[in-house]
Amino acid sequence: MSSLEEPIGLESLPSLDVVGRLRGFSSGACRPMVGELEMGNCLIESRSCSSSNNCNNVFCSDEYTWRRQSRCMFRGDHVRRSSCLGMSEKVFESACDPLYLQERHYSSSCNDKDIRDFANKFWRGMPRFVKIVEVGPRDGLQNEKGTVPTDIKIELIQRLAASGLPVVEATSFVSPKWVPQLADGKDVMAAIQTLQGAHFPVLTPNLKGFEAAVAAGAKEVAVFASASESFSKSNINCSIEESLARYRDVVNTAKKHSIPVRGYVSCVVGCPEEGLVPPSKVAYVAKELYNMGCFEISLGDTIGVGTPGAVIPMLEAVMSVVPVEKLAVHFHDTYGQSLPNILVSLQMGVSVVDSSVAGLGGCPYAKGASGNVATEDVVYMLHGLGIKTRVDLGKLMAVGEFICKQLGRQSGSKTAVALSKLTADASKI
Ligand SMILES: CC(C)(COP(=O)([O-])OP(=O)([O-])OC[C@H]1O[C@@H](n2cnc3c(N)ncnc32)[C@H](O)[C@@H]1OP(=O)([O-])[O-])[C@@H](O)C(=O)NCCC(=O)NCCSC(=O)C[C@@](C)(O)CC(=O)[O-]
Repeated sequence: MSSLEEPIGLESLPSLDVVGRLRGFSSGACRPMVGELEMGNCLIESRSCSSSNNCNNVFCSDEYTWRRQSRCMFRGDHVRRSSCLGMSEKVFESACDPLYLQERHYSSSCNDKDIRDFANKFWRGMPRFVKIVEVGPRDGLQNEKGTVPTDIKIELIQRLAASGLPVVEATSFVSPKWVPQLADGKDVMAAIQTLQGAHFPVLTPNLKGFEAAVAAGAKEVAVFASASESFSKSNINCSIEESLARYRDVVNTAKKHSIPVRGYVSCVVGCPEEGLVPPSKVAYVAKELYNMGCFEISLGDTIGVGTPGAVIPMLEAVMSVVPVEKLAVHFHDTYGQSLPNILVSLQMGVSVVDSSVAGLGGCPYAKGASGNVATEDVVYMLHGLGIKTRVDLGKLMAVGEFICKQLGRQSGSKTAVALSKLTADASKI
C-alpha cells in the first residue's frame, strides 16, 4: 500500500473464495423491499412489490411508507409525535430503540423466491447474541493527552458494567514510561474488586506486567502481538517472534493461576509504517496466540484503514486456522468503516465485538489512528438487527456523556449525538 489515503479494498488483496461468494451474494440477488420484511413494531402501511426477478435495480424506495409506534423510556421522557418517516409525521416513543427486525425469517407476501433467498443469505451465519468487549477505559484512555483522575476511571468502569456490558477492559500493566496515562492500574483494580456482573481484563505486555496485574487482583488478562514487524517494534519494542515467546511465558504462567488470557493481533489490515498487511501474516500470529492457549483472539484494525473488501479475506485467512467462535473484531473508526466491517464480520460468524464508549481511543504508537468504533453505535446497529447484547443503550449513553464531560470533548458516537439531540428537542415540546 503506497498511501493510506487509498481505501484498502479487494483489488489490493489476493482473491479468495469467500470474496467471490459474497460478491455473488450481493450482485445477482434481488434486493428486498423494506416493506416486505417483518419489521418488529413497524407497521407497514402500504407496499408494492414487483414479484418479478428483475428488481435488482429497482429499490422502490418511494413506493412504501411505514409508521412506527413505540414507548419512549429514554430519560423518562414520554414524547409522542406522529410520523411517517420520510413523510410528514413521526412517532418516537423510545429514542433508544432502533428500528429492528424482530424475526430473522423472511416473510414475504409477494412470494418472490429470489427475495427470500437474499434475506436468508443475509442472515445465514449471523449470531443471535453478540458479546461486546468494552475497551474504553484502556484503549480509550491510554491515548488521552492528559491523565484522567483515578476516581473518574473507576466510576467509568462501574457505570459501564452497570449498563450491562459483559466485559470491560479496565486498564493495562505496561511500562508507565511508555503509557503514563494508565500508570494507576493498581489503584483502579483495587477499587473494582467487588464489582459484579462483568469481567475486567487488563493488558499485560510481559511477565512483569502479568505478575503486577495478578497482584492487583486481575482475574483475566490480555496479551497483544502485532501482524506487522514495524508496529511490534514501535509498540512493544521487540520483534513479532520475541513477543510471541514472551506471551508463551505469560500464558503458561497464567494457566498455573487459572487466569484466562485473551490475545490481540494488531495491524490486521494496515500498518502505519508498512502499509498493507497480508492476511497470511495475520493468520500466522492469530494461530500462534491461539495455539499457545489464548481463549479468544481479537483482530485489531489498529489504524482503522480496513474496508469490508479487506476485512473479508483477512477473516477468511484467520478462520482457516482459528475457529470463528474464538474470534473477536476490534475496529478503529478512522475512515468510518467500522460498522460495515462489523456487519461483514457478523455475517461470517464472528460474535464478539470490541468497542469503546463515545468512540474514545487510539493507540499512542499508531500515528493517525482514531478512536475505536463507538459502543453506542455498535449496540444501536446490533439491536436494529435483532441481535441481543444485554446492554441498556440509555444507560450506556449516559456513561458516554459522563466521560465526554470529564474529558471536555464531543462524543464520537453518531448514535449518542443523534439521540441526545432527539431528546433535547423532545424536551422542548
Ligand atoms: C513492553 C514494554 C514494557 C517494553 O519496554 P522496554 O523499554 O523495551 O522494556 P524493558 O524490559 O527494557 O524495561 C524498561 C523499563 O520498563 C519496565 N517495565 C517493563 N515491563 C513493565 C511492565 N509490564 N510494567 C511496568 N514496567 C515495566 C522495566 O522494569 C524497566 O524499568 P527501569 O529499569 O527502566 O526503571 C513497553 O514497550 C511497553 O510497556 N509497551 C506497551 C505500549 C502500549 O501499551 N501500547 C498500547 C497498546 S494498544 C495495542 O497494542 C493495540 C490494541 C491491543 O489496542 C489492539 C488494536 O487497537 O489494534
